[in-house]
Formats: sequence, structure tokens, C-alpha cells
Amino acid sequence: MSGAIANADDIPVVLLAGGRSSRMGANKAFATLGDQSLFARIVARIAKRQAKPVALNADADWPDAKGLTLVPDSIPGKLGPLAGVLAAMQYAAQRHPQASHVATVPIDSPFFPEDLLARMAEAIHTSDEIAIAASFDRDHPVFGLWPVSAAGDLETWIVTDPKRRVRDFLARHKVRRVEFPAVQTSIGPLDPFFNVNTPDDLVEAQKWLAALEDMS
Ligand SMILES: Nc1nc2c(ncn2[C@@H]2O[C@H](COP(=O)(O)OP(=O)(O)OP(=O)(O)O)[C@@H](O)[C@H]2O)c(=O)[nH]1
Repeated sequence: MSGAIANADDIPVVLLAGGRSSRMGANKAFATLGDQSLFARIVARIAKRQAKPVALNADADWPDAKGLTLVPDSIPGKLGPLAGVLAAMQYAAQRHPQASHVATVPIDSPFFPEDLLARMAEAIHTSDEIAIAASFDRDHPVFGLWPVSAAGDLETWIVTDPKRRVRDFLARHKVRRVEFPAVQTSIGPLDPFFNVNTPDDLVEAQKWLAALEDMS
């Protein structure tokens, strides 16, 4: 059954790159994996099979946005990924008024599925539904399709809910969870949403990258 969003290419994509990178100790977007920064790798991975990213949600002093529109959080204070989701929704409402949804992709998950947006778009049936990615029975809401119409509710929730738990926000809306399979590699099954938070994660990511390159 096809959903209300027929073409994933029409969905604006915003990269989430705010936050503190406190576990990495330096901005993880510029950590090097293989011969590229995570940031460059993610931009290239999206552009390969899916819509081109259009905006980068990051601090206003970001050094080089690679031609993407820079969209800082509208509520300051590094309040977490949902503050980036809100900025993405507000950006889409202003700059892509025909879009019912905006997609968010975090800057720290270099192996996300190439069919991510297509499958997420298929899962959405009405313009007010949220789609989030899942793997190994765990949700990854930073990979989401967010209804632009929910921006007001999200803004109110961020400002008024002191805990700002993502699952509490999701509970207020109709959510489609889209489960993605593990990627089989020579060293074992890779979670496609493996994310790089620490220097040790970066070492592990290098191993997964080598295993993936062995297979290609
Ligand atoms: N816009 C925005 N994005 C955020 C914020 N916090 C985290 N993110 C993004 O959300 C994704 C997941 O971030 P986390 O790893 O949970 O948090 P982090 O602040 O980047 O890193 P830690 O300080 O190590 O927890 C990444 O893509 C971050 O760039 C925020 O306050 N604003």
C-alpha cells in the first residue's frame, strides 16, 4: 500500500549535528573514518541513493556546511536531539512549504541503510504520522520523518517537559516504526544504526568499515 508520501526524493533532509560530543571529547562530525570525516561520509551516503540533504542543524559557528543551509537550534541550550528536530521542522515549514514531512539523519551513524528514506516514506500513510527507524528491536528516533504540522506541539513540549524524553513525545503522536535488518559482514552482523559516540566507537567503526569494504 502506498502512503501519503509517494516520493522520498521530495522530503527535505536535515542533518543533526548539534549537541556536545562530550563522550568523544571533540566534535564527532569531524572524526575521521577511513579517508573521510563522519560529516563528509554521511553527506555522500545520503546523496548516493536518496534525496540530497538540504540543511545542517548545527551551531551557528560551524566551520564549513558544504553548501547546506545552516540551521541552528531555535531554542538555545543544547537541549538534545529533539531541539534539532524542531529546528528541522521549522526550517521545512519556511523553506519547503509543500513538504508534509522533514527527515532527520544524525551525523554520527555512518552505516545507515541506503534505502532508509524510501522505506520510511512508504510507512507513512497520513500527513500527521511520525516514522522512526528501528533495528534489533531498538528505536532510533534521530532517524525520523517528522510531520511539519507537529512543530508547535514539539516546541511546547520541549519548553514545558523538564525531562524531554523522546518516548514521551512520541507517545503523543501516531508513530510508524520501521525495522531495518542487520548487515551481514565477515566479522558478524552489523547494526546499520551503529553510532560513533566515543574514541572506542571510532576504532570499532574502522573495523566494520574494513569488513564492509572486504565484501564490495
Ligand atoms: N540540534 C541538536 N542536535 C543534537 C543535540 N544534542 C545531540 N544532538 C544530535 O543528536 C544526535 C545524537 O546525539 P548524542 O550522541 O545523543 O549527543 P551528543 O551531544 O552529540 O554527544 P554526547 O555529549 O557525547 O552525549 C547527534 O547527531 C547530535 O549531533 C542538541 O542539543 N541540538
